[in-house]
Amino acid sequence: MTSSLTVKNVTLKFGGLTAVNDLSFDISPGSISSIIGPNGAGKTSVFNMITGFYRPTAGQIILAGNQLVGKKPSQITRLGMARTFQNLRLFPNLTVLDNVKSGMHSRTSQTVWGALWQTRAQRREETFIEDSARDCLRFVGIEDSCDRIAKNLPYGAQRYLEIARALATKPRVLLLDEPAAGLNYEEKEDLIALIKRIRTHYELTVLIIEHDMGLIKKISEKVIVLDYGQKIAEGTPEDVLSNPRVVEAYLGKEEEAI
Ligand SMILES: Nc1ncnc2c1ncn2[C@@H]1O[C@H](COP(=O)(O)OP(=O)(O)OP(=O)(O)O)[C@@H](O)[C@H]1O
Repeated sequence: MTSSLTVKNVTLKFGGLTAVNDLSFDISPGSISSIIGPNGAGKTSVFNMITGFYRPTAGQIILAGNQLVGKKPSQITRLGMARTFQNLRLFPNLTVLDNVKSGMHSRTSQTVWGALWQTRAQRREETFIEDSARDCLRFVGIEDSCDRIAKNLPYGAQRYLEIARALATKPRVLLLDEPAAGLNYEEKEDLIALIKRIRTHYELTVLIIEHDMGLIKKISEKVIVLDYGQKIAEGTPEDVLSNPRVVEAYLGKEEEAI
């Protein structure tokens, strides 16, 4: 089910540091949008506020009419938000299938007692969880690896596993934090195709943080650019990437790095 996401006048301070400054944007239902910006611009902080890991110092975040500020991450997951992380956060010693199932308990009534004392209804629920997890793994193309230990998968497959785990929570909005990091050209092309298929098949809204400009151009309908926690541009990839302020934000950082 697609859903809109609104970030309104959001500020995030860490002591004297303003990581995000009066940020507003709208993401329309069913769209694929990207947040870009130099290192430290505040991109991951935005994801952390949307998912309830950080509480904004000020502002509102609204998902399909629901105010997210003040809610716990688990409540926000139940409202339909799912994410992947910049640095993979899998359970490395669990199987691929168990990694996906672990993401699903937020939407089932399964408890520890239930798992031990299985009634027929609970067994039905367990079958449902397993079937849904396999569906997500099949969709991203790694169902054959179901029984492998997660840490033994090639890096690209581990990234797909994270996406499958996010999909298993049946989100309305999927947040992908640098999904192409560490992938080669062909793997990036496959990832672009997969994200497009996910949007259509699961009827999702997708928001991506990415540094790879090639991927951003190929996939985003809208790009939001942050620099020092502020939005400095918003628009189509072509408009934004030719915007002198955006070019300066990136080149300025490169000069600093030199
Ligand atoms: N938990 C925290 N405590 C203190 N400062 C933080 C915390 N999280 C982020 N920051 C600071 O907030 C600013 C924005 O960081 P953030 O990680 O959101 O940037 P980013 O755009 O995602 O960077 P990158 O592209 O390098 O991942 C940085 O100055 C960072 O040091």
